[in-house]
Amino acid sequence: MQIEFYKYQGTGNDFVIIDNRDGNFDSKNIDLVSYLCNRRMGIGADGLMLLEKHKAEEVAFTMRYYNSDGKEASMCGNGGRCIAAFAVKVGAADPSKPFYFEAVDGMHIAKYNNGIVSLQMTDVKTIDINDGYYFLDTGSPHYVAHKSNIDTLDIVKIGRQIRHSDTFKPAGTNVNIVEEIAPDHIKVRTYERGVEDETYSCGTGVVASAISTFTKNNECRDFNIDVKGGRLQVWFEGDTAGGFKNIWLTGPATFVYKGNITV
Ligand SMILES: N[C@H](CCC[C@H](N)C(=O)O)C(=O)O
Repeated sequence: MQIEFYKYQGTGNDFVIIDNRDGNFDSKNIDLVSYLCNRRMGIGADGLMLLEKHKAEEVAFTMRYYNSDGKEASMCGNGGRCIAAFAVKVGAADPSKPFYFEAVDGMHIAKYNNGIVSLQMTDVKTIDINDGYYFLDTGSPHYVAHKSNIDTLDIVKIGRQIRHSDTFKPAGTNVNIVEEIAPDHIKVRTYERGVEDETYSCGTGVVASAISTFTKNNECRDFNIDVKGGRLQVWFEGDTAGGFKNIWLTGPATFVYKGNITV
């Protein structure tokens, strides 16, 4: 069987995207999804997304996200930005105005402008402040710690230990290490659950890192964020006591190539 796919990347977080509006993709097949994401035996990606029809006229599409382990997962911020760009490319969304799509964590608004996508993320009602780290859910669960000289750290070793620790069993967590460069400028490295490696960028992770930095410093709500794969912007409203809303993640969402694979 032939499967047509599109490869996208958002600041180095890369994805296989399949137009599944006809419903023909075998969406319960964990082995198929993990094969397609495999960087040696398949196409290679951090995750895979299906663009599917939505029952409501005013909603452009439904997004389904899978980690590269093949399992359907929680929300992917960079994936949301990339599937929004893909929807414009295949005519599933009108870029002349903001459009809605539904994902596992609810409805999102996307704005597309010449390869840059701004995505409204789900509200964050609470943030746990612990000894040496923050924990919050931005559509996916995130552990966030603030360190210096983070380029020297073994993120995979640190991330794997935390992700599999008893504290976060059984679901685990994504792990973000943040370095503060200026009040409105941070650098983030992320170990991603379900990829089980450091990724070049994690959208829900940089949102969690920005909100944690506000909680730590009570200063900025509008951040430039350096990640391995480039630069993202995050801004939001609210505060630690009342929760955070109107949270936006902005950055490039790039079409890499289109292909067919025989499975
Ligand atoms: N690996 C994450 C989902 C993808 C998050 C990341 N790729 C993003 O851009 O938000 C998890 O299982 O919680």
